[in-house]
Amino acid sequence: MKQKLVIGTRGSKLALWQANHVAARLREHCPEVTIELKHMVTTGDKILDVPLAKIGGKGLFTKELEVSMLQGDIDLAVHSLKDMPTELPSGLILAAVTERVDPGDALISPAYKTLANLPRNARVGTSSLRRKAQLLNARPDLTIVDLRGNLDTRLKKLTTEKLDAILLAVAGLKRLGWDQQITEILPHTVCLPAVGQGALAIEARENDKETLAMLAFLNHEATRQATLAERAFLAEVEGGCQIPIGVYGQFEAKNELTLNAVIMSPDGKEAVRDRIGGNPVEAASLGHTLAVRMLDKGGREILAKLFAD
Ligand SMILES: NCc1[nH]cc(CCC(=O)O)c1CC(=O)O
Repeated sequence: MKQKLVIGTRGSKLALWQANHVAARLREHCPEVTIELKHMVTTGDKILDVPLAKIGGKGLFTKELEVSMLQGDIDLAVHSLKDMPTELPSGLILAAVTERVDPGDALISPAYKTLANLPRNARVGTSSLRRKAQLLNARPDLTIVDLRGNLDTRLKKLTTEKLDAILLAVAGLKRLGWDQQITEILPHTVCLPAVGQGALAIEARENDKETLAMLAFLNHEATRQATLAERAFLAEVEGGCQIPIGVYGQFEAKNELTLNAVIMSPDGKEAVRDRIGGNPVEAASLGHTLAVRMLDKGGREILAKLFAD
């Protein structure tokens, strides 16, 4: 067994919480190993004034960490699975996917509390096309305001930008202990989560068998299978994370994995919804099959229009 593992992490509060959380679990599981954190800056951290949808590109928050890992400067990286591209650079793999808690999206509206209670034309902040489309689908009258930055910046903008509500992932808010600000958790019928939302991804070198063995205990198999299906869905629809799709895999029974998904136009006016169920050993093919079916049912036209803009 290795004597030391170096975890690469971004410097945001959420990234640090996630890296420290994994570091603590590793220290507890293998007390004789030294666990070090190495702070790094990614492109996604540097460009804070441009809407994410406009920057495009894959792996905005992961690339610099991955280069370091391939060079051997760090042994593993901890990411929100949601921020991981569907294809990893060659030589790197998902060593583990941690148990998913709270996959949903939260509304924070100190004045109005719930989506249903927001007044006509209320100003709602979100930087995610997925959230924007689903909000507009449910409430076409709302004004969506772009909201970038780390979680703390976004929470501050609720006041400084005079917003009536903002939408954030429940998981991120809980990790930072800010979940008491949540006024409503949106049901999946209104807002389906992003691929992998709520789970952590542990990335490591494919040939680093020793590290992989040391990380294996962090893996939660049901979450890995559910998110494998979600990621296969995303890979078939398109690689990036900035398209208006929501998808959520969950176990109905031990051997029954169900995927619910939506593909929407950014204005929320057009929507294709569908679901599929099957054996989790075929997780990837479930995701793939559902994606093909939804593309055929109108999803392809929606995405073609999106990329033409
Ligand atoms: N896009 C940034 C990001 N990446 C992961 C999370 C939250 C944690 C998670 O979804 O696992 C967030 C914040 C948010 O979307 O509100």
